[in-house]
Amino acid sequence: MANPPVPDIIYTKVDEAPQIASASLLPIIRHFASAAGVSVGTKDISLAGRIIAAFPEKLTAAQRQPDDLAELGELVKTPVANVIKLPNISASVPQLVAALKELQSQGYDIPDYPEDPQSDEEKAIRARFDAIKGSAVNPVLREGNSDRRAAIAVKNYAKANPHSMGKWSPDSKTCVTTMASGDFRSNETSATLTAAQAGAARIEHVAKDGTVTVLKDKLSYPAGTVVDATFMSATALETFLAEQIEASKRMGVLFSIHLKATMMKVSDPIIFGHAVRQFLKPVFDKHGAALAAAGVDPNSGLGALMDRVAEMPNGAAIAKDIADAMADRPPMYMVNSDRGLTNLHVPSDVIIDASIPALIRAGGKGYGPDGKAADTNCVIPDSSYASVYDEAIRYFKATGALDPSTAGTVQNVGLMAQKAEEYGSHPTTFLIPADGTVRMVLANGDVLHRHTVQAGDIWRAASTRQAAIEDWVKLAISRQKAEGCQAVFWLDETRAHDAQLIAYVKPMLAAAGVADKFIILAPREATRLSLETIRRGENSIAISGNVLRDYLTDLFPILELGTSAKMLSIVKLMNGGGMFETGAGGSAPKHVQQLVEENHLRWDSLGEFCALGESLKFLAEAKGNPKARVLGDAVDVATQGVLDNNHSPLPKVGQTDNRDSHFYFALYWARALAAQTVDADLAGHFAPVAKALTENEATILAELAAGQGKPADLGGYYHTDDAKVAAVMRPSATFAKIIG
Ligand SMILES: NC(=O)C1=CN([C@@H]2O[C@H](COP(=O)(O)OP(=O)(O)OC[C@H]3O[C@@H](n4cnc5c(N)ncnc54)[C@H](OP(=O)(O)O)[C@@H]3O)[C@@H](O)[C@H]2O)C=CC1
Ligand SMILES: O=C(O)CCC(=O)C(=O)O
Ligand SMILES: [Mg+2]
Repeated sequence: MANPPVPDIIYTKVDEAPQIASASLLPIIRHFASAAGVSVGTKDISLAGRIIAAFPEKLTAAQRQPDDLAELGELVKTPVANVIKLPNISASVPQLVAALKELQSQGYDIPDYPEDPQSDEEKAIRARFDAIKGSAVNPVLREGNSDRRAAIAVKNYAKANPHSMGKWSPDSKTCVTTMASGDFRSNETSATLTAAQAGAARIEHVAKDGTVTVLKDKLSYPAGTVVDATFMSATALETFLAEQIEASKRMGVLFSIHLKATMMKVSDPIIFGHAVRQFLKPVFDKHGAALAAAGVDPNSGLGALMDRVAEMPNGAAIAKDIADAMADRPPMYMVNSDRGLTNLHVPSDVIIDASIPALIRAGGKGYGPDGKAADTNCVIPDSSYASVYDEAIRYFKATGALDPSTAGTVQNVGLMAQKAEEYGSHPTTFLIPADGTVRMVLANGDVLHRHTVQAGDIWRAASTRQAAIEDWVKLAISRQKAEGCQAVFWLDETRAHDAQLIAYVKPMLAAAGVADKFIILAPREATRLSLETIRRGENSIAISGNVLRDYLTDLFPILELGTSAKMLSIVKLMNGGGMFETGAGGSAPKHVQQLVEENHLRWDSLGEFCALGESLKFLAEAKGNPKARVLGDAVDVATQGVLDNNHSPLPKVGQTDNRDSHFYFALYWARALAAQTVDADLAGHFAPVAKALTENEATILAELAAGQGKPADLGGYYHTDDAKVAAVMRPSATFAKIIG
């Protein structure tokens, strides 16, 4: 049987707030798109969906699901790809286990997560779960480099309606602390593979007695790939963390640690576990063996630890020792002080790209256990990128907060294609089992990298392909040409990896005759220059690697626009397709909590609106469908209408919420289509829709508001009940009738 045709646009099914918002928005999109003959399909890349797809054996036929992520991973390598990608959960172990338990409670016969796999069968199950863990979706789909910026309408709106910014005081004690040695930055080595070195590679551990263990075989790198290797010394990390816990107490500031335990799914949970152990050192010194025997894994956080302790026979005594140890430590930066959730409870609750910008927006304040804002020591163990936040904090302390009503903008061109750099490194990251050396050996016998390591160190290799680098430089050249503004490569010539990239960048810029249009600066200097530039109301393009792409596309939008939800995020796929990410933020777990408690969804779909407009215009070009362009242009008018008329969601129950904003989006979209003169058919089709929506505005808003203030039942958290979610998100019969 022939494969069914690929829908014109694929809209992803995800998790948490964006997925709940889709229950309201997607029917609107489908209704409008169908008038232009545009089909919109979905692919399920949610955490629950991925778990179901990975364990079909004992499921009923009705429960089984195909592996949509794998299909989508193939599609993005083809020119027909046109994907609207919403943010999905990159699961930490506690999230993965919670999603699994929910599925089991719904009657899905899926095995438990083996925390400490022993038998071959358990190891095989664990391997399947490990593939679902962490950032398992984005690296698969991102077959192109990243262009993230604020649309002009969005930036102008933010200037006219500046969000509130916390005040900075010159004597703020808030600071960034990072390791001076022994970290990934300090130990990095990097090389670009010659033709003779291309091909297979393997990573080996050589123990002190000469025993060789292959850590990873069958790697394969084409010529021109930049391959890095480095390690984090466990001893240096422990010493550093112990010092910072003491220093925070001495300085009278909150202790906080900022990692990316989701995307750096092998290294960062281990670093997080070290922080848990150091913070509770007296407890681990006294009860370490008992805790280990009870299956406590500090990498899963204090929350999971406390749950285990509660089940232990001497749990009460250990819990008291934990409370005593905490009382003797500096106060901790809290995720939720009302619920007693600390920075160390769950590894995925504090994610550096979102956490530090929010703290900077607040004038350098975090929330302490007493629920009060306080100065904070922001501990970022690896020093590769800590200088960006350190410089930003120093700059704001000296000069005061940024004024969003006059600030310019920093756009980003990010190198991320083909699992570029650290964010593609999890299959080649290892917790070192014993003292010795780790080496990367190439097919021609060359030892490309070699490090002397100790048991407990975290060793990793990352690679960046020539085709991805060249595509990124070309994207930077075309974006600079389009904007005509300052453009800075955030590369540090003294860092091993960056030096290899600079060797690509400089000749390409020279060959294109545009070397004078670009500056190359190390992250600290680039941060300072970019902040000074936007303070003057001017613009800059940050051309960065993958990690800084992630960090900067939250940092600058959060300062300039108040949120990264409103970003335009385009991934021009290297084989000709398009992927349009919705905003630069995540899935906002606390928004779901609020919806469940009081039926108010504060999720802002502006990122979805922006992505939809781009996707339709891309479709018009790719498939020669002029109606899709009319639809896409009208999306831009509608998005502007939602902004200009202040119909974006607000935080409190009773205020405008996500559903209301979708109504106005549909209203303005229909009006723009009815008013345009390019396509008479579409104008004729949407004139009655616009009229009906206009006439029924008051009725629809009343129907949307009817259930607010009361709890909402979604039938699950990770695996919700579609009918229940639809009932919550589409409560207006009048609206539903008009848009079909
Ligand atoms: N592209 C992707 O797939 C991404 C996925 N993630 C995943 O998202 C989850 C949460 O990550 P986290 O680091 O907490 O970051 P989030 O961006 O989800 O949340 C941080 C805060 O940003 C604000 N926010 C983000 N998006 C929106 C939006 N559309 N509308 C309104 N407010 C928004 C909310 O703040 P407030 O309401 O207080 O203003 C929210 O509490 C994790 O599972 C992570 O793995 C994270 C980043 C990207
Ligand atoms: O894939 C992830 O875990 C998060 C991605 C992210 O934060 C980003 O791309 O901005
Ligand atoms: Mg991010």
